[in-house]
Formats: sequence, structure tokens, C-alpha cells
Amino acid sequence: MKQVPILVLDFGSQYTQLIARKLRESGVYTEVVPYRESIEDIKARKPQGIILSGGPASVYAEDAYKPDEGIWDLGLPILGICYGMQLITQHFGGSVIAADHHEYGKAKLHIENENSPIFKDVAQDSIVWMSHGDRAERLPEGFEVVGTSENSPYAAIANESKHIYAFQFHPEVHHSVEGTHMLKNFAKYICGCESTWNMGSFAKEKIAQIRAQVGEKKVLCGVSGGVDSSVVAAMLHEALPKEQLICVFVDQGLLRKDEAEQVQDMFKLLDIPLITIDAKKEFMEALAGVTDPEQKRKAIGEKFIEVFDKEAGKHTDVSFLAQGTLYTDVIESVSVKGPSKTIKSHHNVGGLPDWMTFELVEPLREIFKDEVRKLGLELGLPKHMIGRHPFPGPGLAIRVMGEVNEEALRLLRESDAIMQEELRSTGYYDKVWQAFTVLLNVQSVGVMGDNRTYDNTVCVRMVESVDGMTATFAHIPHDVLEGISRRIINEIDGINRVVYDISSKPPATIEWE
Ligand SMILES: Nc1ncnc2c1ncn2[C@@H]1O[C@H](COP(=O)(O)OP(=O)(O)OP(=O)(O)O)[C@@H](O)[C@H]1O
Ligand SMILES: O=c1[nH]c(=O)c2[nH+]cn([C@@H]3O[C@H](COP(=O)(O)O)[C@@H](O)[C@H]3O)c2[nH]1
Ligand SMILES: NC(=O)CC[C@H](N)C(=O)O
Ligand SMILES: [Mg+2]
Repeated sequence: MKQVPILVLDFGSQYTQLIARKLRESGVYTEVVPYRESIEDIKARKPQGIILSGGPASVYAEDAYKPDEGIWDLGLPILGICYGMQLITQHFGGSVIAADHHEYGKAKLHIENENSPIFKDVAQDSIVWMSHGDRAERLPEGFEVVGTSENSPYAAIANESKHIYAFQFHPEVHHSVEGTHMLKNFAKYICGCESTWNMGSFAKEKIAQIRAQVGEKKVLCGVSGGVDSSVVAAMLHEALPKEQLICVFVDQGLLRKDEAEQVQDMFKLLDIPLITIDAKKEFMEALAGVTDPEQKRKAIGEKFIEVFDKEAGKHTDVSFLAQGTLYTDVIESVSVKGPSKTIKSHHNVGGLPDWMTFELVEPLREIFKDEVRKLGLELGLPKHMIGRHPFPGPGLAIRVMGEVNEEALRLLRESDAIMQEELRSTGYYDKVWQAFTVLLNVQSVGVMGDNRTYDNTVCVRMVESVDGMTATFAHIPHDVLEGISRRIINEIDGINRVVYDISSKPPATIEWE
């Protein structure tokens, strides 16, 4: 088994993978494993340090998630985060209780021991991010308080001689300003890890893994023109001889205006052969009468596989399906490696049917969008391809509230195209992470040219994000919004109102379904 310098045990936090990516960003290769990983499997990876993640459970509950007891005897440095801190507190004889007040959001971390290596060169009183309902009530023997916040007298604790550290806050989220620095300190000064890992070594490693996994067989690669699948196609192209790679683009009838042509042109530029399949009819039939978001996603996921299966039948020896699945798709769809909750079934993960026989090739499954973009640059993909906003596989279907039909798709395609045009002409396309329109299935009264109208409402959604795990609505100037609204209402028959979505993720999500 490959050596993994830092191993994260996942207790189900939505942010667990962020711990790993922040450390990778610092050049320390890190992997996530389920909290119940056996001590033998942990030892086999020869970690230099272990991190216990956050999680939704409470350590004092009867069925609380507990790691293999063996981890406490390894003599390795341990860092506990939130639930992980509470586990450490409980294990070493302290106590944890339900707090009187839940604490969500920003807090200021006051460092009480500036000599602790975990806070080496960390700024005093920096913002950290809290998300907990339980708290340590009594510290275990041998532990001291190294950080406090207004509401958390035990915001950070340490047993320096045992090299055990614990934070009540989440250093891994972007809002924790010095969080990456603290994680890096843990890896570098406490675990003795070196910063040698980078995206270039990741690409090489993954390409070698693809070769080993695929052997002489063929791979069908689902491509959408999006960054993720383009990066996967480029890696496969490099890893395998031409005749083993079949790239397939499905026109499911849920694409944006002129998108099919654009994707075909893009692959010509990459010089990778592309088969385009027109499956508009099959998808529309599968979506007829479906209004529930999860049912839509499952129906679409299944159709994709049916189409891929049919195409594979036209070739010999196709055993693998390659997809540009990212960690974001995985964590929201299923409980991957720990006990996290299903938020929505992404078509390429939770939407896959049980009867699927392909073996999956998903080299990006552990990483995030911005990491994929760096990888794309490393592989030499053109800038405009790398900068494309994400577009979900279920396409416009999950942006129509209610049943999908041709008229709804027309309204969405037209409004989306206008919004994209305006964003590009005002220079805002590259400043927002993702932007799209949603058809709300809400009619309202308007007055146009002295006549009453009773037409559709379109919502404009624009977000700023780094990795799609958390997002804030984009604070774009009102005159840009005004231009978009005016053009949508004036140019599209059937829309008389435009609204702007001002919710962040969490508690909302980026897409509406
Ligand atoms: N129209 C399509 N035809 C074939 N495969 C698709 C299509 N849409 C999505 N997929 C597959 O599903 C995966 C997940 O879709 P997703 O939208 O998350 O990624 P992407 O399209 O590659 O990148 P982006 O997130 O930037 O849009 C894709 O990587 C691809 O393998
Ligand atoms: O390929 C995909 N298949 C899906 O089923 C899917 N659902 C959401 N998304 C995209 O994922 C990111 C996070 O979106 P949410 O906040 O809505 O979960 C955003 O970028 C979404 O556009 C999907 N992509
Ligand atoms: N984010 C967490 O790890 C939360 C831990 C625990 N469930 C609490 O509410 O305190
Ligand atoms: Mg996409």
C-alpha cells in the first residue's frame, strides 16, 4: 500500500475532504478513510500523523461513532477537529456535554500559548469558523488550553508531550483565515512531514493508475465539454493507445443554447475523437410527468447509463466507464467513507442504476474543482476550457421547477444565453464561479405596453465559490443585473419578471433541485 503521510479519519463531516485538500495545497499528500478503518489498514499506510474529522453525531450518544481503539496506542501525533476534539476529550478522561447554545459561524481565536508549534507564525485573534452543539466541559489530565474564543473557553487544547492537539473550530473551511496554516504546522512541525507533493505528481500517479486498472480493455469516457470530463479525457488520452479510448458526448436535450456544437468544436481542437449521441427523445420520455427533484436526477442518471451501455455494445471489450466525478458530487450523493447525509443525488454518483455493469474510472473522485483546474493547466488544456463555469450533467432539467417540457427549456435556454452574453460583455463571467437562470414555475402579473400580462418568473443565480462545497451569492453591481433583467424581459416572450437569488450555501445549495 502507498505511504500516506497524513491520514484523516472521517466521522461524517461535510468538510472532511477539505482537510485533505488544504494539506495537499501545502504539499503534504493526505487521504481520507472511514472512521472505522481497521488499525491494520491504518498501519499499512505508515502515516506520520492522524486527523480525526468533525461529524454530526454526539460522542456521548450510545451509538456514537468510535475509531479503532488501536489508534490511541500508535504513539503518532493526533489532531482532533470538532467531533474529533470531543472524542479526544472523552477518550482521555475529560467530559463532553450538550452546550446551552449552539455555536455556528465566525469566532475570534485568541492564542493562549504562542509557543505551541501548532500556532507557529499564526496571527493572533484571527477569524475561525465554529459549527457545534456540544462542547468539552472538563479537560482530560495532561491537556492545557492553547486557544480560546468568546464562547469557547476550550477552543484549542493540547497535550504537547503526547503530540495530541484538538480544535473546537474547523480550520479546514475557507472562513478560518489561518486554518490552512495551522494544518500545515501540524503536518510540518508536529508530524515531521515534508512538502513535496504537487499536481504534476498527482497527474503522473493517476495516469499510471489508469494504465494499471484498464490493461488491454477499452474505456468509454462520458464527456460533457465541462472541465472535469475534459481533464479526464486528456488523462486517458495520455494513458492509453488511441483504440482503447471511446469518448462519448450525449445530447440529452437539456443542454444550453448552441452547446452541442461548442463541445464538438472543442474536442476537435484537442484532437480527441468524439462520438456525439442524440438521445433527446429518450431523456424527454424518461422525464415526462416527473416533478420530484430526486426522481428527476435518478431518471437522468439511469438514462445516461442506458445510452452508454448501448454505445458500448457497438464496440468490443468495453469494460470501463470513465467520468469526471469530483469529490463534491460524491459527498452530496452518498455517504462515501463515513456516515454523512445524502443531500442530493448527483446523476453520476447517487443517480447510477444498480444494474450498471461498467467498472468506473474516476481519477478526480477525491479532489475539488479548483484542483481540477490546476491539473488541467498542468496537462496543457486551453485556458477558456479550464475557465468554463460548471454545468451539471442533468442540465436544464434541474433548473425547471416542476415538469420539464419544451417550452420551459426554451425559456431557460434563451434567458441563460442572454445572461451569459451580458456577463461576458461586462467582464463578469470570469469573476463569478457559476451563473445560470432558473425557471420558477411561478406566474405573476405585469404590465407591458398598457396591457396586462400573466407570465413566467425567471430567477438569476450567480455564486462565488472556490470548490462548490460552500458558496455565497455574487455581489455583482446592480447595473449589470439591470441589463440582464431588461434584456430577458424585453427579448423573451413569456417572461415578465426576473428575480435574483441572494442565498448562500449552506443553508441553500447552488442548484435549486
Ligand atoms: N452530456 C454528457 N454526455 C456524456 N457524459 C456526461 C454528460 N454530462 C455529464 N457527463 C458525465 O458526468 C460527469 C459529471 O458531470 P459534471 O457536470 O459534474 O462534470 P463536467 O461536465 O465534466 O464538468 P463541469 O462540472 O465543469 O460541468 C462528467 O464529468 C461526465 O463524465
Ligand atoms: O454533474 C453534475 N451532476 C449533478 O447531478 C449535479 N448536481 C449539482 N451539480 C453541480 O455541483 C455543484 C454544487 O451544486 P449544489 O450546491 O447544487 O449541490 C454546482 O456546480 C452544480 O451545478 C451537479 N453536477
Ligand atoms: N461539526 C462537528 O463536528 C459537530 C460535532 C458535534 N456533533 C457537535 O454538535 O458539537
Ligand atoms: Mg458538466
